[in-house]
Amino acid sequence: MENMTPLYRQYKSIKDQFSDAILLFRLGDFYEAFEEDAKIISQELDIVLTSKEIGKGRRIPMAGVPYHALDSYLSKLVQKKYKVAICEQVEDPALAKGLVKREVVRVITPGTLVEDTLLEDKNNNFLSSIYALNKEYISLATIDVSTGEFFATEWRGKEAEEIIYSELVRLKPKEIILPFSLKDLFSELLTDLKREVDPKITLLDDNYFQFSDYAIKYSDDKEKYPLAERSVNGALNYIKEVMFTIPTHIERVEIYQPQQYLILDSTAIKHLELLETVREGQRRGSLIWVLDKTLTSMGARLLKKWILQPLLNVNAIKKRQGAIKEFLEKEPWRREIEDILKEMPDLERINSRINYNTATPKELIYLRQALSFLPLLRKSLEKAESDRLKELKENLPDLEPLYEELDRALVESPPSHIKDGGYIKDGYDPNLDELRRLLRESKDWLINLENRERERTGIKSLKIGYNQVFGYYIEVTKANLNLVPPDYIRKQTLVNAERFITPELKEWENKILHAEDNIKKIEEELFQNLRKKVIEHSRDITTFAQIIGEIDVYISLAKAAREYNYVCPQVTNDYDVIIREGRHPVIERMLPPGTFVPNDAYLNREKFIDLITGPNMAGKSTYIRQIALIIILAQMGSFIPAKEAKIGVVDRIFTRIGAWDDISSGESTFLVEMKEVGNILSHATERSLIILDEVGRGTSTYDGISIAWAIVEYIHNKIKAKTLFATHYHELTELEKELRHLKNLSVAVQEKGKEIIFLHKIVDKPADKSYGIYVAQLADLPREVIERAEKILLELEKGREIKKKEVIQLPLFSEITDSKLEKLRNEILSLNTNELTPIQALLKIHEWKELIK
Ligand SMILES: Nc1ncnc2c1ncn2[C@@H]1O[C@H](COP(=O)(O)OP(=O)(O)OP(=O)(O)O)[C@@H](O)[C@H]1O
Repeated sequence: MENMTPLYRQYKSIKDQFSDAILLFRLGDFYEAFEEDAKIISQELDIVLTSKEIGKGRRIPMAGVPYHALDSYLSKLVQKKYKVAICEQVEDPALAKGLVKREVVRVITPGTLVEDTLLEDKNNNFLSSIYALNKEYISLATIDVSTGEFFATEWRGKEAEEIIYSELVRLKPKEIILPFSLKDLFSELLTDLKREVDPKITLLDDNYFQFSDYAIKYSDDKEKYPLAERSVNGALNYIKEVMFTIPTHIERVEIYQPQQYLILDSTAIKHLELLETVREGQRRGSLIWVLDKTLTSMGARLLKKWILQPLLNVNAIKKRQGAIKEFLEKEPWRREIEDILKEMPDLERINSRINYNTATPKELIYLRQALSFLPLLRKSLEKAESDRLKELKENLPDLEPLYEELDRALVESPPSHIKDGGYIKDGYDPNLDELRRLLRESKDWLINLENRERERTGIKSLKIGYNQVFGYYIEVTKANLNLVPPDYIRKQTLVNAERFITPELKEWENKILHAEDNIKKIEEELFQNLRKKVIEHSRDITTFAQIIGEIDVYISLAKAAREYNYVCPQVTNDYDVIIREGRHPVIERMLPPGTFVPNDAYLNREKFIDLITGPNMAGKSTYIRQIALIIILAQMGSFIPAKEAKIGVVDRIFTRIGAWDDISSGESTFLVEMKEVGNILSHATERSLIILDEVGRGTSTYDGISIAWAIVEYIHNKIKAKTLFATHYHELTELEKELRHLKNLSVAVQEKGKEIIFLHKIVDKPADKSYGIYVAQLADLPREVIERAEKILLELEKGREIKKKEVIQLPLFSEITDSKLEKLRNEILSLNTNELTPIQALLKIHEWKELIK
């Protein structure tokens, strides 16, 4: 080390403290990375790798980015989940003696962003913290540092892992922290999360989770949630470590229970395409794409939250409906409020930056602008009649004094940087006014002084000048020296003249020379004072932002309801779901207006399983998804695409959609399918909704049919959840004869010679055949292939008649003689079916299948 340059030694000592991060080291106009870091950023950011001499001819790899472009490079690194430490020069290089002092001022990780340029407007940027005692007692705390939202939950019981997993899929955190010690326990969960959510996973020492000295308020008695507190501590300690402080607006954590909400399992969020399409991952084509007419970022984020957390409480749902209804009916009033919303900046994030002290004067101006609309909003909301809107009006905080302060203090259009000054209004601070006046008037004052002194002394050639050595002076030519008054102090003698100063001139000079510096200093001080005042109102600003967000969502849903002709459903605590002329909210928007065919749905205790058969492309999937989406909409409090509906709230929605193969996971389709079904069967309750689309497709036909059969039977006899089952297996329509709570539905088609027309109408009878080959024809397969397929089908159908019977009469083995099969029979007879779980049974069937092959 001794042979190395001082700069390298400085770098090394800092890098040692941040060894797990990429260190970007400020060197003049660049942020440089060295050694391994340099190789990484050169590769990831596609920038040149050079080298730097560090003493005795030794060179190390170096790569750097210009300081003004830092943000765009940072955003790439963060997207690639790197942790980046920013090391700044913390003293003015011009004033530094020797090496400029450098310090890491901020560590950036994907889950702790507050930088405007690195955040997405419409999405939260969550950091989640997991803690657990074992797989059946787990807690989760989640925070968005950029908005201050902070909430935590803990779960005890067999399904803890599944619940926490669903929560994480819903929240999509950018980063997850957990103790090292839990890495193995949750290895499967983490692998699944990587596939579904792909967050940065940060493992931390157990200590992080034990204790935090940061005083945070809990929305509930924290003693009741000892584990949630651990997760909260972990999040706080981690934030403190990377941000070097905990922004003051993080002051409260909301304890919640996932069972307060309709739980959407992770596959449901994906397969119902609530936020993005499955195939392209695009927003267009998703439920949120249809619903989102929000005007503010707060509204956009809240809408997303509501979609993923529909309610269970009928009264709360009705309150939301009331607000939407009011905006729907009172259009001019709605527009009046929309005009206010349009002016709203991202208050939550501005608030967070002010608290974290990265706000610029511009952001205070935005805040002032937002606050300026508060009285107008209050006044508008006086007209509110619905309970929730009236409540919101009552909750509007009193921020007028803060607005007045900001208004008195800040100019209309300030510079973007604090250092530039010029953002505090004249008249706000007497000292600042005085300095500015001095500066403005300095010229006049000098000319004035010159004239005054000429008159007083009678020296016509007297002039005022300036030099570096003694500043301002009065110059008098030799010829006039006899007229110099006694209060002049001689400073310098020249060939033809002498230079003087006066106390008055010096006093003025003192003021003027430092005026500019002082102006900046005072402005900065005033800015910090304003910041403190804003921080005192942090909580109120958050409340204001939340109210804006909520109103925005009501208006958005009201506009959607108007534009798409939605109705207000009757939401109840009953079991039944009755939908008349329901439509799929997304597909109907993709089709030409008026072409979507509406369908009814009736699910009640008498008939709670619908088995839907019908040709490909007929609309089976559309139908079953539309029911799930309508229920989600209804429980969000939204209006729904139907003529009328009565929705008994459901506690969870499960989906198993067979058509999507999960190749990326490395697991076989069949295994994934069975795992998902296993999950459904063990967690669904009577109040759940189960959507099964093409279950059993991942294996051979007979396995598939048997498995589907067994699943339906189990739901029918044990779970009794409302279930929609779409399938190609016509054999399953036989189930109706044996299961009294199941009814057969199909999608009507009309045959016209060789052509068939899809009517998209759901009818109360099983489908009589599959039209797969017709669809192949639609898809323009060569004529020859189609004709050949038709022949094969005929052959197969002859044989199928027999096999179909075999499937239905399950005792396959009445005439068994084979010894292997004999063994099988004995095994079956000795099985205790009362103790078997459905999945064990399925796996057994699979095993037997292998055996008799
Ligand atoms: N009710 C409807 N009204 C109008 N068009 C519809 C309706 N339902 C479905 N469609 C149209 O039919 C297409 C196919 O629907 P869907 O995917 O639901 O069929 P499916 O029976 O599930 O087919 P597969 O078995 O091949 O998955 C949809 O993309 C849509 O364009």
